Amino acid sequence: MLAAIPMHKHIPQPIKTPRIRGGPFPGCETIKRFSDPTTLDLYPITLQILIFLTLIMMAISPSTTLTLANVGLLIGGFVIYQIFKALYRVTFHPLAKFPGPKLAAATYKYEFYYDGIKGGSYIHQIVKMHEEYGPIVRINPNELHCNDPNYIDTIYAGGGAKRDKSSYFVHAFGPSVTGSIFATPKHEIHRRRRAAVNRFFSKATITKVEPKIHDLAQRLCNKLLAQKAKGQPFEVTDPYSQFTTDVVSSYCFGQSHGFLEEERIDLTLRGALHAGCSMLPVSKQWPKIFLLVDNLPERVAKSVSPDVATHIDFTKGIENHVRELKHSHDTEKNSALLDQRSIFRDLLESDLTESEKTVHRLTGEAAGIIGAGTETTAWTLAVLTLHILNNPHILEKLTRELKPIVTDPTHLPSWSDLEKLPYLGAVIIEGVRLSYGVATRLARIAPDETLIYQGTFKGESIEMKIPPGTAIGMTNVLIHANEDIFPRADEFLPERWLKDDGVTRRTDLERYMLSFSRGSRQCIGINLAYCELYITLAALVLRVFPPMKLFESGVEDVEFYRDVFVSMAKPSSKGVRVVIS
Ligand code: HEM
Repeated sequence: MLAAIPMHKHIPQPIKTPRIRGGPFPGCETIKRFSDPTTLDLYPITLQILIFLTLIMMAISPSTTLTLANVGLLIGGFVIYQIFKALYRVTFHPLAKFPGPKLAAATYKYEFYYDGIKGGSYIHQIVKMHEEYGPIVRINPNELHCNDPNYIDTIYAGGGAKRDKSSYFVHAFGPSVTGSIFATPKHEIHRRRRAAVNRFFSKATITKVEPKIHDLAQRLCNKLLAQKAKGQPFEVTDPYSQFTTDVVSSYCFGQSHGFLEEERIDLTLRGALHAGCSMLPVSKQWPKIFLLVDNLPERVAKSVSPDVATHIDFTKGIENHVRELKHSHDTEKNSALLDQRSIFRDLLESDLTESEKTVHRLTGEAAGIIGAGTETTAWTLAVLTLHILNNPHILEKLTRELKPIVTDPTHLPSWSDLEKLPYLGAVIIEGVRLSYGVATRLARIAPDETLIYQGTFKGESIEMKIPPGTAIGMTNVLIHANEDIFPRADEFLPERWLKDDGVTRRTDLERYMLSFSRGSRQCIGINLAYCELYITLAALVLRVFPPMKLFESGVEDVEFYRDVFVSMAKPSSKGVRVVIS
């Protein structure tokens, strides 16, 4: 049995309190079925709303003028409502018997305090909770968190098992991605939407357009090498992000955005995506904030920052493209546009209903893909760059492995040939492990299945019955830091992925890799991401890394420090800075 609680040197040490709260939870299975945990609060809320409305009526009925007493009554009503809600959540709520701090169970503001006010640090608090309460803890009124790697396949089930996403999580991303597969809570709708584009992301389809990825990888190398003339250090994630955005836009939308063609090396969507991610703790609590944000006049929104302006222009470009394509499709005009391969063409030609083919939904799908597929891959390349430049023996070994199959580094072998190189593969998967992709907790809901958890905590066996409709998730940062699975977990050790013969891949470890998540909601872009990583890393190793040096950057600049949806290094970090000499 693997230990459920990892020790990570950057995660605060546990509170050593030898007690188990909770234990077996008889009674959970008898609990009413709910389709979404955010509805778990509904029936007491109905009662409380009635009390609240009565108080309002009392407040306004004697006279319509707003007196101090009326205001007092209103505030009193609101406070009583909140107290009732909190009391219900810690007493009769279906998750009331699950272990965890009472405050976390009583209010979402506990989570907000750590993620919103203390900047993405709830994960550190969650580690302490696991230390104190066990492998499954209640982290907010309607959500459990699990830290047992043995439970991955149950939470992130595939096959026929139904897994919803919670609307609490999904609504935080706002209306711009509504309708995308990423932001679809219901299992059945998600399955239909995903089936319409699955083929588009298959290995076979990607192989057909591989030359485009080779071309963009070479352009990236040319741009990086051209920085030599400037002699200035630069942050390397920016050009990587230009590359990944160009790949995703050309692969998925039929036209490359052309960021790599820009003179500037730092013109990217990163700033806007990070700004959106930093807003998540707030929009999770108050999703209505989007009514304000999304209705800002374009001129005002653009004046907020150049990053936001770049993002608005980018999204507008996609929206116009989708509109034009849909018009061509509906009127059967402009066949040249329709001949162009893109995810939109596949969606328009799929047997999805017309309501699934609106410009709004298709643009939302595009926004979801950009959000999910650009920063993740760019960050993995940055993490790989840091560790490879920091460890010359790794660069040497990679070069030795690549040279026999590469005659001209500007014309690389195919992805499938590169995939056969064991050490290159080991380096890439180790980079994926330590870059985390989505570093936040990702909950799934089994809508009509009671999940049984069996494990141990402090030497005692425990069994828990997780009621249908409960959101339960894991955080890959903790699983990837589990020393039982990945000894010396915070070190970049590609060899851990190879057997003693140095060439055979340790596939047994792959089931603990959660960077792409698992099961029915696993990253749809996993093949595209790996294709980008293999081709680009090979090109970088042979062309760019030899003259590239780290500039005042170290391991701490890529280490997980806080959860801003993606992994964020310590606040003082200036990113992965390099110089070409
Ligand atoms: C290293 C690169 C990448 C990593 C680590 C990564 C990671 C992830 C993870 C963890 C999820 C699950 C999110 C959740 O449960 O809420 C996800 C979903 C998704 N990813 Fe990726 N991703 C990467 C690259 C890409 C690329 C290149 C694309 C597309 C071009 C992409 C498109 C998507 C989409 C559309 C989803 C939603 C899938 C669904 O809900 O069915 N990702 N990704």
